[in-house]
Amino acid sequence: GLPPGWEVRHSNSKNLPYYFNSNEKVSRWEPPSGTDTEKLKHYMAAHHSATSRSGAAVGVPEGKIRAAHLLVKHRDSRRPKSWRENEITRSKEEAYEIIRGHEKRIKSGETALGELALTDSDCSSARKRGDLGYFGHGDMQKEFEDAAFGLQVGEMSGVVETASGLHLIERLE
Ligand SMILES: N=C(N)NCCC[C@H](NC(=O)[C@@H]1CCC/C1=C\[C@H](COP(=O)(O)O)NC(=O)[C@@H](N)Cc1ccccc1)C(N)=O
Repeated sequence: GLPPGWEVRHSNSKNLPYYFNSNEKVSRWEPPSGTDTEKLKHYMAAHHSATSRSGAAVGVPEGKIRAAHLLVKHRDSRRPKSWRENEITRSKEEAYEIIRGHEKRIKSGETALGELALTDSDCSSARKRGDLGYFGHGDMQKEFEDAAFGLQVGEMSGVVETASGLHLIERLE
């Protein structure tokens, strides 16, 4: 158990338990000293199922996946601009040639999607190697969602077209 005044709470944003002392108004990630970790383990097992129903390790929010993408926009994109280019004028055909080139380089093992995203993705997630974080059904455009949820972890999609442009998607979790 925990020392008097302490309780375990759950952080939804991090999907992790934390320790809160209501008297001293203190919260912390580590168990307070004097915690009987043996008993605590049983408590955690009972209250914070270490695996969600999907059997994934704790940390993957229920029903969500995490993916990275590389986006090549074109002049008919719904927002034909990006951090890379103030006005994107390439045609959809040109964008297709570009993204097919990226796909070949990734499939050959010459580079990784995240590396290419850093320099070449027209999405603001480029700075995070294309990592979009966790998302669930209804968050992304339908074509993107269908492709991403259809991937195994570690797998990369073919070229996926949405109103934003042309994407390569890699499922991370
Ligand atoms: N995690 C979420 N729920 N964020 C909201 C996503 C909205 C969603 N977006 C899309 O479906 C496409 C596919 C992936 C990126 C994306 C589009 C655009 C680029 O296209 P554009 O909108 O200029 O046409 N990038 C974004 O949205 C970025 N905020 C994604 C992002 C960036 C940094 C960190 C995390 C996520 C939609 N329903 O429109």
